[in-house]
Amino acid sequence: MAHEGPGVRVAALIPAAGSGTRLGLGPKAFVEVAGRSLLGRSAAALAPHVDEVLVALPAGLELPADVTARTVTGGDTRQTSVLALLRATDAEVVLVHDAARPFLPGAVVRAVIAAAREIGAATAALPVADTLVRAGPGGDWGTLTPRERLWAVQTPQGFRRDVLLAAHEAALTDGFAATDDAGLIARTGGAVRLVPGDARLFKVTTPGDLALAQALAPVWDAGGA
Ligand SMILES: Nc1ccn([C@@H]2O[C@H](COP(=O)(O)OP(=O)(O)OP(=O)(O)O)[C@@H](O)[C@H]2O)c(=O)n1
Ligand SMILES: C[C@](O)(CO)[C@H](O)COP(=O)(O)O
Repeated sequence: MAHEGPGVRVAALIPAAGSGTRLGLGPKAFVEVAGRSLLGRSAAALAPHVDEVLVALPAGLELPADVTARTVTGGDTRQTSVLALLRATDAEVVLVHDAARPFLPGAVVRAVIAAAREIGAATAALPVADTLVRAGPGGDWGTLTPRERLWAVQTPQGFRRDVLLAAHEAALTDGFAATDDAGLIARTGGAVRLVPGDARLFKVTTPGDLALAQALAPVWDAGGA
């Protein structure tokens, strides 16, 4: 059963306040791939599907020239940046998407919004395809981990805003830190729908990821990816 009617307002919330330590090129959302910032690419992919776009920026920085959005100042962690974004909108449904995932297919956005409207919380994710092992204390092969039913979580993640805000405020009260927003919902016992994501939705985290993004961008921009 749908929670919301057809006229529900949807906001895209983009945490873009990270420092990009692992990439090493300064604030990562501003890094350009084939002439467009990572943030610009993410915002442009979301904008056609939502009523407004909000971006959390590092303190003292303004939006890159290729982005139009309302802004808030982010926090010291992704979690506090998302909380600042949540407090800045009254949309009924929110889509949280990393600025650092620039190749976002419209079909994934639509599927996450539909699932969030249906059950209140959803995330893009991909079934794990590699063999998984937990390293031993010395860093060598430790324990084989069955990959059956294991998914790698991506963004966008979609939520009823009231549900996600309550989960964030409970986490703040408890001093609980999660690496994503769906994890905060699961912590409170809420259901989260796994929506098939996309291999092209990888997060630009390391220099190797940036090289992949630079290779993919011309094909993506030409509509051929
Ligand atoms: N204090 C923070 C930290 C992260 N993010 C955002 O959360 C997303 C995912 O974070 P990540 O890829 O880890 O980015 P960084 O924190 O910038 O990277 P690093 O950990 O290498 O410094 C990014 O869009 C990033 O800008 C944020 O808004 N506020
Ligand atoms: C939200 C996320 O992208 C889902 O995979 C991920 O948890 C972010 O992790 P990071 O260490 O903040 O990049």
